[in-house]
Amino acid sequence: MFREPQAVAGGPAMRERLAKTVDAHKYTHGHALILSGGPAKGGAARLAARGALRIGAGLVTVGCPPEALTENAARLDAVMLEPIADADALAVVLEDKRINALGLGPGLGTGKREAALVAGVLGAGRASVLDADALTILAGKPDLLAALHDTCVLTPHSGEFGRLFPDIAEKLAAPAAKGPAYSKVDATREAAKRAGCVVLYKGPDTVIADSDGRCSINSAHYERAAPWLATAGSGDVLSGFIAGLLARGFAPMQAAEIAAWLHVECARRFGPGLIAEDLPEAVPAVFRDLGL
Ligand SMILES: NC(=O)C1=CN([C@@H]2O[C@H](COP(=O)(O)OP(=O)(O)OC[C@H]3O[C@@H](n4cnc5c(N)ncnc54)[C@H](O)[C@@H]3O)[C@@H](O)[C@H]2O)[C@@H](O)CC1
Ligand SMILES: Nc1ncnc2c1ncn2[C@@H]1O[C@H](COP(=O)(O)OP(=O)(O)O)[C@@H](O)[C@H]1O
Repeated sequence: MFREPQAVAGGPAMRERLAKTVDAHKYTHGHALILSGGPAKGGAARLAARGALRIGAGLVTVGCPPEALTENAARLDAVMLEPIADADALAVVLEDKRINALGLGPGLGTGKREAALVAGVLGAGRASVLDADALTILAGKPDLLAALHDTCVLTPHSGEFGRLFPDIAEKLAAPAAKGPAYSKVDATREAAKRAGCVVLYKGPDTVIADSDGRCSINSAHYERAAPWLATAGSGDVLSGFIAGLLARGFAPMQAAEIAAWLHVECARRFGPGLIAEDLPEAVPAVFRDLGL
């Protein structure tokens, strides 16, 4: 089944869900935990965390190695901070069942600690977005790939997609000998079916699919062109948007579709000169334009 994301994103049903009810409190809107890498590597996770908070998660915590606490404390205020040395420490933090969405990958690193964190996150079975280094860790690890579940969202760019699904990427890159050609829609649907979760394949034409074959395209072409999104860290913010929407209770497919749509809207609202930091700061204006 193929559907236009604009019919979902930007429509009255989305606006109604994104609005906050007057009698809610912060825990009503969920708690997202974003895992960070070590010292001097925390920028990407902080961008994601800021995105999660601006999109409306009630609470957002960055979990970082103890040696990166000082750096992160100097850079975070509304976003909370928790030392998470390793997978055991993560398990203790996740005893708090109010943490209902997890995000990891941006600036995470790809060593043993990080691979154990990916395993810990997947084992927790909570709504999770896996991006950047988490995808590199997943690539070629059948045990971790098998642990993906239907509340996971994978957000590869084409380099990461090629690492995760090399055979599918090869089919996509091959010149068509006869039509119809194998498309990015076909590739993303096949990847989502194999992974057993939502796959959001980034680019100016972002394709989002779930394991049941539902699929949509978030096009940033023509009047929705947003070339300023091709800037370091913009994908990290997108993963934070998804984590924030998961925390707010959106289903994974819907969270991915709405985040991708809002991401482009934020870039268009800010316009030329955009850097990743500007994306979360553009959310309030986009929400106001939507009448929230
Ligand atoms: N401010 C920050 O702290 C930032 C940190 N970042 C972190 O830096 C680490 C490496 O991220 P990279 O994205 O460079 O990943 P990788 O280094 O894993 O992959 C980049 C490689 O893939 C290739 N590639 C193919 N198609 C591509 C596409 N469509 N977009 C991007 N690269 C493509 C590139 O040519 C490049 O060689 C991640 O942990 C990431 O989160 C980046 O997100 C940038 C901003
Ligand atoms: N030319 C473009 N037009 C529209 N969106 C783009 C363009 N180039 C990149 N993007 C978007 O910007 C984001 C880049 O993410 P990513 O490649 O992961 O970068 P980073 O790792 O630096 O955050 C993705 O959401 C992608 O869809």
